Amino acid sequence: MPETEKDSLPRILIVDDDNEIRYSLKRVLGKLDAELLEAGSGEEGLKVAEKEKPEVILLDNRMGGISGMETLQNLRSLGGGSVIIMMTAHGTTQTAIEAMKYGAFDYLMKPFEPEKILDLVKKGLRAHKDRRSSGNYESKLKVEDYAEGIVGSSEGMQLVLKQVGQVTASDATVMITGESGTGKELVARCIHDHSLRSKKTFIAVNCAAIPDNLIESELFGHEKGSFTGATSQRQGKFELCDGGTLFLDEIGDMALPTQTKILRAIQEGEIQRVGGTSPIQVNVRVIAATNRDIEEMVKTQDFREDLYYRLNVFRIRIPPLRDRRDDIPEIIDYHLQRLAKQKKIRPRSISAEALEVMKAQPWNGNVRELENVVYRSAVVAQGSTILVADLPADLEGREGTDPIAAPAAPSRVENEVPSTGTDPVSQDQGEESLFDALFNTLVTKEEGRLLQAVEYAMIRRSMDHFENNQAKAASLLGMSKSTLRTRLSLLRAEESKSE
Ligand SMILES: Nc1ncnc2c1ncn2[C@@H]1O[C@H](COP(=O)(O)OP(=O)(O)OP(=O)(O)O)[C@@H](O)[C@H]1O
Repeated sequence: MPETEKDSLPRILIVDDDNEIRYSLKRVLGKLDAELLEAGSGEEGLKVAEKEKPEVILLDNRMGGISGMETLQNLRSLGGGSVIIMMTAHGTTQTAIEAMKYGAFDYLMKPFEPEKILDLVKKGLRAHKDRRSSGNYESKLKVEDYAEGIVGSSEGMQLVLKQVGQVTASDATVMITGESGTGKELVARCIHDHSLRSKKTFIAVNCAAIPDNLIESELFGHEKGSFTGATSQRQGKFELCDGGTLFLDEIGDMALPTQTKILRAIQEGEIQRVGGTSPIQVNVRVIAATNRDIEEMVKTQDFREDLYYRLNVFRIRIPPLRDRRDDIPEIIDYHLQRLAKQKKIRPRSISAEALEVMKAQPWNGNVRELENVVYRSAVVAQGSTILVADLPADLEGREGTDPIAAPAAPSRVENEVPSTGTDPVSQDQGEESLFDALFNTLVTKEEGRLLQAVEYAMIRRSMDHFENNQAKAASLLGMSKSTLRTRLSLLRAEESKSE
């Protein structure tokens, strides 16, 4: 290619320590009219970027030497204006938020789909052009630590996390919408924790939980004697939150006169206590949330249009859990680890069958409901794994899916949750079909240890059934107490190995 033609082509730099990935990315990107550069480490990537000033950089997150995230920060401080696309093996909350917060343009999860890479790189090239013509190279960002808590690799949740990363750098008002229990408050806290206000207060107010006649005093405070019961002067949440972030949950439930005052507080940075005469200056970032159709409320004039526009500067829509079922295993795992760490429960995993039942639920109460079911099941479970029999009996499709867990489970499950009476053992189910089902379930899963798996399950259930009375359990199982004790210690050793 002649030198001048080469010079006019946009440059794309691929930074990855895996030769094969660089090779396949080059093949995909070869379709573009661009010069392809490569680097096998973060250090080398920085040198090439400084010298060549590529328009777009594809940057792997996990590399030997300096990590992708460190490279990203260093690239930003070089200030070359390259559009950076991070590549990650696993999409975690941290990577998503960090990448966007440190100014990545976007990020891709492996394994890559060629079409997606091409699309994104084309978008990146266009964005670079736009940035250059507007002179808008983003400012450098500061390194901070990260709070965890939001789990989800689904596309929907990753978009939410990217938006969190984008909005943390600014002080803009944010509106979060989503059904109840989808994690609106969690997202609001996360924005606060990553923002410049993180050292100041975060206050959450559930507007729906406060009666109309008290909401104004709650938010703006009151002067002594301003109404019956106002026996002393009191600061409201806006004042208490000065310098910080105020999360107004269920904003759609707020009466119109209060909406007017909220608008003034956001617009003018000014509030007035109930019964007060002089305005008080406040500097508060408002994040609002609602599970109602706020646009419809604006149309029906139940929500002030001007306040809507003021709040809706940046919109984050959290999808319901049923639309991101891929997140369910991760969320269960996250909450199990969290509860185990707090020593509240023992199980650290969930069986494949129980997970299938969980994944199939409608989850109308979203993550809150899922978290609750995980907790209830974990409390009931005896071993290190949650089985179908440990799930609340009212879950759809719970009955009959885990024959190994079913026979001795009812007593325990019934103690914990109201039984629907649909346990396999209480149904008119012949012995043959029960054992057939058991065999069919285990034939592929327990290859080489089928008898042991059945024995261990029966021992667990018998111990549970007799509330750990070894004599009674041994008698039912038809073994001596000392054999039972030996088996129990083997079983426990195996359980703790799998933890
Ligand atoms: N992505 C997630 N990963 C892990 N836990 C989550 C996630 N989303 C929500 N949760 C958990 O679910 C529960 C409900 O979350 P949160 O209170 O933020 O929901 P919400 O949308 O604000 O609910 P509401 O509309 O009823 O106020 C919390 O305990 C939270 O920790």
